[in-house]
Amino acid sequence: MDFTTPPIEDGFTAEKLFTQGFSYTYDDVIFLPHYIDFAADAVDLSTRLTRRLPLAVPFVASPMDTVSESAMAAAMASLGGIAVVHSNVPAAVQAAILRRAKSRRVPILSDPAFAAPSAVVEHDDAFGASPFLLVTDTGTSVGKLLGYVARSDWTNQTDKGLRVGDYMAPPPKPAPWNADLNKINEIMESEKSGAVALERDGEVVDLVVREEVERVRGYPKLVAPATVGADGEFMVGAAVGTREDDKERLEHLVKAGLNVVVLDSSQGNSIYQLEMVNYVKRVYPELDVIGGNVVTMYQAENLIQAGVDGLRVGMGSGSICTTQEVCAVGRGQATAVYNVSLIAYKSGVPVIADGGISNSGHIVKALSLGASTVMMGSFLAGSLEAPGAYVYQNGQRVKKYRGMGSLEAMTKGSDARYLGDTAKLKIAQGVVGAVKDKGSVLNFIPYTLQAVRQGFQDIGASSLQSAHDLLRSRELRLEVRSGAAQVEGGVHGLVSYEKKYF
Ligand SMILES: NC(=O)C1=CN([C@@H]2O[C@H](COP(=O)(O)OP(=O)(O)OC[C@H]3O[C@@H](n4cnc5c(N)ncnc54)[C@H](O)[C@@H]3O)[C@@H](O)[C@H]2O)C=CC1
Ligand SMILES: O=c1[nH]c(=O)c2[nH+]cn([C@@H]3O[C@H](COP(=O)(O)O)[C@@H](O)[C@H]3O)c2[nH]1
Ligand SMILES: [K+]
Repeated sequence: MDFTTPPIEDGFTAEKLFTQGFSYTYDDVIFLPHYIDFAADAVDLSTRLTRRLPLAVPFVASPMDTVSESAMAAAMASLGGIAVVHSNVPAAVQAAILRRAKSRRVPILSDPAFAAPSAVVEHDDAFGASPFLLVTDTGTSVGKLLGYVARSDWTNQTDKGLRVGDYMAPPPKPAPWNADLNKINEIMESEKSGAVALERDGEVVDLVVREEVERVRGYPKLVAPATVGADGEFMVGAAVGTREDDKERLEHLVKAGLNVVVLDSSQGNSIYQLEMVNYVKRVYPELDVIGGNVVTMYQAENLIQAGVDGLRVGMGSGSICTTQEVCAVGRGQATAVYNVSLIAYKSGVPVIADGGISNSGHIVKALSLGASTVMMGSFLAGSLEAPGAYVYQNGQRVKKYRGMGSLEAMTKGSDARYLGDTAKLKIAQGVVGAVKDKGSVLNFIPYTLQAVRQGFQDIGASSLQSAHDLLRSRELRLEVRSGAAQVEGGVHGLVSYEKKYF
């Protein structure tokens, strides 16, 4: 490693800045521009999530019940990133969420309900949240597809006493489960059909309609390769806790095709987590395990010694987090990412900068300070792919977003795990809130990536590896921004303005 300094000294090295006794976060610091000798489009952001899991795009969706379920997992994988499915549901449900995301190769999911042709549907409950009822000979997903009923067709059906077999539409043309958008489009064109049925090994996976194909084709064209395993399925991660029953949960998840497990805790340096890391490494040697959360070198070192393949960094930095207020523990996220990355790098363990990302500049900072990926909750929670429906709040279209340590989330499912079975006093470490409608991640993630590439170009980093090299060779220069400098760095002095990023 070359530790020579650049010819003209200006600004500070990260090493100097982060050892002054201050806890800094992304907004506190600013990078000095360097030298550009490549195009922004040429910046390569490919990375690793863990020791053995490469990603084309350094973005990870948080294991939270208002962020990561099937639709988010399929979308993030199709973009070249990944999602970690939350564990605030029974193990079988979490495994089913995982399976659903991995059962197709397009970020289109309708989560269809099934019925036999003899079924009589008197209430729209039979559709669940799906726009379709798929009619098979068995009435389940395993069987021969005989036809389908769109929710609107059912609504328009005046005689609700009829059997669905009497008014269903004919079965759409089949397509293999792993057909991509082009292939699906081709089948629709050649068959002059408005829908195709994805099928796999005698099982009906889903119904894909033309409007959905057109919607997705209208987003920026994906250039990064999707996150796909050797079996051709999207890669998906999942969170588990560190209690005895989490071992059984993990077994369900592994059977469902889990690609990476996250041990989900706010303070990962615990006897419980070290034991769980040992257990996972012993029982599932092929499965990469991400430990955390950590914010110090000591915490990180203990988990690295235990054998983790990735580290999740951040304590109290999340937008919904109240941990620092409630427990007086945590660290400014920029300082945490820099310090943990410093030690993790020596063992070849990639770092995930988790929480506190609210714009593309924060992503540039996290990655340039040593992280290999960023994990995001609030940044993704307002998307179409996040669980839950949009509602209107003060005239704004929003989606619910809540901390996994909020009273509401704890009461919903993680209660025993979060508080201990005998705990009587509930202390929340998170809040329930709402975030603005951001449209599809398939639309705004490509723009975000381009903004990150432009930041990398400014600091002279043509790849993530080169950003890390600049950090370690002390060529990356930064400074702390004063309060006034932060104001200056934002929009200021205008009577009114509209902020649009793309
Ligand atoms: N990143 C952050 O800053 C924070 C994140 N969160 C999120 O909230 C959720 C819950 O986090 P935590 O409360 O840290 O969950 P946790 O499950 O790690 O800890 C909850 C409590 O259970 C105890 N515990 C864990 N395993 C045990 C075992 N085997 N035997 C006995 N006791 C055991 C822990 O020591 C702790 O007191 C997670 O989704 C986490 O990501 C919560 C707070 C902060
Ligand atoms: O203190 C906390 N109380 C909570 O209830 C909570 N829920 C999630 N998390 C963590 O926040 C991260 C997401 O943060 P952002 O919304 O800023 O992306 C997530 O990835 C988690 O690390 C919590 N932290
Ligand atoms: K916070």
